[in-house]
Amino acid sequence: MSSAANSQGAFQFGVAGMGVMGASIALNVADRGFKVAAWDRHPEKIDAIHAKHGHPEMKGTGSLAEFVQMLERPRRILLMVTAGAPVDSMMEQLAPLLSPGDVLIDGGNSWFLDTQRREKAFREKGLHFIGMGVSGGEEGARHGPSLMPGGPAEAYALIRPVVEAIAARAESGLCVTHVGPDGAGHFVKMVHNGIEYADMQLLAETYDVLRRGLGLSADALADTFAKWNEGIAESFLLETTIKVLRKKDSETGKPLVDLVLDKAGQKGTGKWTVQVSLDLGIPVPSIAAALDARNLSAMKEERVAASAKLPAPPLSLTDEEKANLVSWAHDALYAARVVTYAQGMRLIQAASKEYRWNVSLAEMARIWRGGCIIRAKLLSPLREAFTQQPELPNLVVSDAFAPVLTKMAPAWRRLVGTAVRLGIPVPVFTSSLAYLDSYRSPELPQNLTQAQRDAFGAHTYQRRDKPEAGFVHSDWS
Ligand SMILES: NC(=O)C1=CN([C@@H]2O[C@H](COP(=O)(O)OP(=O)(O)OC[C@H]3O[C@@H](n4cnc5c(N)ncnc54)[C@H](OP(=O)(O)O)[C@@H]3O)[C@@H](O)[C@H]2O)C=CC1
Ligand SMILES: O=C(CO)[C@H](O)[C@H](O)COP(=O)(O)O
Repeated sequence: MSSAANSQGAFQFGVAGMGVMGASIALNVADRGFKVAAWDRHPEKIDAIHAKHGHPEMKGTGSLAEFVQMLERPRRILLMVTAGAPVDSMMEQLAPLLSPGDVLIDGGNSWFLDTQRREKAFREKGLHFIGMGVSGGEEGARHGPSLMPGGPAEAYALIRPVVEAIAARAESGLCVTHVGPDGAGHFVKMVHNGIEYADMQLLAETYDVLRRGLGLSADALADTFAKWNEGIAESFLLETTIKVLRKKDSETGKPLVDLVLDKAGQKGTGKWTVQVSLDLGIPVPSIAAALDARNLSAMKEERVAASAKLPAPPLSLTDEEKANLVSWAHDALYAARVVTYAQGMRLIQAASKEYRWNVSLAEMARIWRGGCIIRAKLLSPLREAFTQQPELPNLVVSDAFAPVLTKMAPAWRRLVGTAVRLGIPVPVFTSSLAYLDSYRSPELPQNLTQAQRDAFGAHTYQRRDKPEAGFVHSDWS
């Protein structure tokens, strides 16, 4: 390890935790000319980073006390450790070593209520705490992530030169902004990941319908998606899908994707998004369906057993379907993606009101335009929509998207209809369409729901013809 001796107070930024993300961000900060102190509980990891990258602006130590002493004051430390108990443990160890006014940033995918609690605890000690969402994976962290910091404005001012230096640069500007106080940054990052789940599942469903329905190979699908990626559907996740579909297994020469077991993992941010949506009463059915799709995929053995008892319908397409399925899938993917982003933005809007964060949705769209996993062309009109109407109740009714959704809905319905007829599951296409249909329906059948509730449990209901009567009860016998 490079020696940290005689370097007291000489380092401008500290990174604690040299895992995938911590090491990449530390190198990114050092690339920008900041002197970086690195810490890890296994200091040999810092040696390995030095052996591979040998960055002159970065030095490391396995001693937390030495790490803190290496930093200039007020200290700026990024914690990049596993979310949950490790963050609390690190805070407990660091707090006695820090001085008033120092800033600790948690860059992991932490639960926003934990961030609120941690920010309060640090504030009471005279220390600053920032919960910062980081997106872009290893590559983004190394060369330009999208950053979503939440915490006290005066603490953000202290870290701003560093985060602005390392963030991605998009046509919309630097992909970082002060999201709001306490847990705002981590909330926004959580919703970002929820949208990520839904968008990934839409791509998986598109792949499945075209693969099973039309029998397209991985290469043919990659070619189709590559054409789409030159138009309005352009996105990082579509680009990643093309890359994945083109990869061949070195042992067998087969498309590697065909050898990957169809059981999806998850680390929890999608689940949190759905849990919070239930608490706030804001529907995010596309994200919930994507989460359930991962959960169902994990039941591999049960699915295999069920397939023997529940045969699928025959895979036969009409000539019209054969001729149009690709273009229906394109429009359905774009339109359903708009609806999933709309749900995520609506959830952020509701939480911002609930917690008084004053989050700018236009700014979130701006900082997601580069660096992050859900960066996509549609974020430009999305940003414009929220710039023109910051209190827009739902993106689907914006001037930018309502006409596009109306134009694309027929193709979307045809894609869903075909998939349903063939027995190919398309849960996010379906639930997103049902969301749109529900949202645009002046009449819903919940008059019956209310009547049922009153009939079996005297839960009362409101009359359309007598709104002034308030809640009433009837004898339904
Ligand atoms: N990977 C990604 O693409 C992204 C990850 N994130 C988030 O960033 C955070 C870090 O992720 P990532 O770098 O991928 O994870 P890694 O598993 O690569 O790194 C986690 C780091 O945390 C350290 N650590 C774990 N427990 C403790 C502890 N109790 N005390 C001290 N150090 C500890 C690990 O040390 P050790 O090796 O010794 O166990 C390791 O250095 C997570 O919250 C993750 O959700 C955010 C955006 C993208
Ligand atoms: O934060 C990220 C991107 O911004 C991670 O890549 C994402 O959390 C992966 O989540 P999961 O493992 O649940 O699919």
